[in-house]
Amino acid sequence: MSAQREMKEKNPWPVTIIIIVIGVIVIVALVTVAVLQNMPLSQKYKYGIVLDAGSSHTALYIYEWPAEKDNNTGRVQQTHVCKVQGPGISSYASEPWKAGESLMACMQEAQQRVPGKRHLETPLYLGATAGMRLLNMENSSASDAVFRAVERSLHTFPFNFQGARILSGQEEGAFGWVTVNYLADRLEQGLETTGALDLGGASTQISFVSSNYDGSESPSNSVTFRLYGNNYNLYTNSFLCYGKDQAMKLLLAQQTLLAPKTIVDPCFHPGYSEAVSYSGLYDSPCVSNRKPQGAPEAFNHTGSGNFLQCQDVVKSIFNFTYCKYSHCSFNGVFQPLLQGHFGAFSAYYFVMDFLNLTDTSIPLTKVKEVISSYCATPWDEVKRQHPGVKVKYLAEYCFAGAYILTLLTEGYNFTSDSYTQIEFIKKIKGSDAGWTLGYMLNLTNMIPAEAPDSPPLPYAGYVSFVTVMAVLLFVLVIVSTRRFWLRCSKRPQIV
Ligand SMILES: O=c1ccn([C@@H]2O[C@H](COP(=O)(O)OP(=O)(O)O)[C@@H](O)[C@H]2O)c(=O)[nH]1
Repeated sequence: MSAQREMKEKNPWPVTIIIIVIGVIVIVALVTVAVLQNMPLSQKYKYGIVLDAGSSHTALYIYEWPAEKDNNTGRVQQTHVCKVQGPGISSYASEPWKAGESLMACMQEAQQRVPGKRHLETPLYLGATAGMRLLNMENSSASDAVFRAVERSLHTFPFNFQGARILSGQEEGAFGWVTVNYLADRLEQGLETTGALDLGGASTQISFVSSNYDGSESPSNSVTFRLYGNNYNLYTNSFLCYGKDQAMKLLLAQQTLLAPKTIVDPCFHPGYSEAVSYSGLYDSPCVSNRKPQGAPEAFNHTGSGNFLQCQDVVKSIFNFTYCKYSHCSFNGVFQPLLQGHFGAFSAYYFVMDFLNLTDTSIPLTKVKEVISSYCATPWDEVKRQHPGVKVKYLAEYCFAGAYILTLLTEGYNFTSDSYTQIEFIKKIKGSDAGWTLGYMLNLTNMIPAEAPDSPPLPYAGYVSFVTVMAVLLFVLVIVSTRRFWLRCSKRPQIV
């Protein structure tokens, strides 16, 4: 019996399925390894603490940023703010140890908030502004004693304390500008920058970039930066004594010259009446040279609530006429032409927010009407209408509204058009507008002079690219080996 040869077609599917399964496993493994290898590391954060020792109060800010990405724009965020109880540190000139003590509660809070393993590496800064500038001018040994007391307190905490110092007005203005533009992501993207208007208790700052200003006229107002590969020539000026509280002292001092015993102040509400001691009014170098001869112990401060008259008195604390430059703001200070948008923060915001005037599309005539109506409201009624607001602030918002309007329009020369370019702000993306963030970014070198190199593809793009390439490779292998497998499957087999 002849052997029966049976021709059988070999079934190709088992082999094909095995190849596909192996191929899929290889692709999944390849993509997984690539993805894991390049995945951003689990977020670890670094921290920085800045104490803003202002004239009226001190605030502690904690900032946080991803440990791996120090240089990325907009990555540093404020995570916590603690308002120190009591007045600003300059008020403790006669009992400096209390200045140190006043910071303890907020510092203990910071110790709780910053993870323990980061304490030693967390930089801690204290920057003092115009309140301490004035105390230093008036009594430098008292200001030194206050600094020694706060340094002693801050050294007792486990942070990397970098010292306490007075910022110059120029630094205060420039760092406020850096903060606003950093938070709005304008620096890394090289966008047109936003100007910064800061109104504190003892000084006020204006900072902006103007194409009319190259620093040659009044070079003392120029600050140059190179940030993310762009050069900035910033105009900045700080007016000492033109913060909200010191300007009010200037105004009162002006009025006591005419009526030393009783002032009928148009910037205070009708029915307002308060005894004010002369020593309290003249304790600041802003006004001490104006003390009237043979002044009594105290004077009676009463209100008449007349906005138009208030504007006139407010104007009298400015000198709008003297100017040796091409353009001036006031008091003979150079200022280039205004340009672009402005962010107005600190007391600008507090006051305009209280008066419901943060919307700058409201015409200036209407703004005046609103302030005028607030000023004319009897003092008892004001207190009844706003039971939750500190009485000291309530009494001052009429003056403060008139002062802000005069400062912006007659001082800095904002017109009814350019006024609409101002935005009254408190926070940007959750972080307070103010000099503290810019100060820390500068001291920790967190804004590079040159634009950082960025990977050619973002992470998601990279993952998609690896996946597509792996699939393509697999298809190519299948196609190129297809003939071989077909040939194998068609070769006759002898069983
Ligand atoms: O709700 C508030 C908080 C503060 N202020 C005033 O705003 C000004 C600036 O306050 P800040 O503490 O920011 O200034 P600094 O003390 O830093 O100069 C001071 O005159 C405060 O009296 C205000 O009018 N309303």
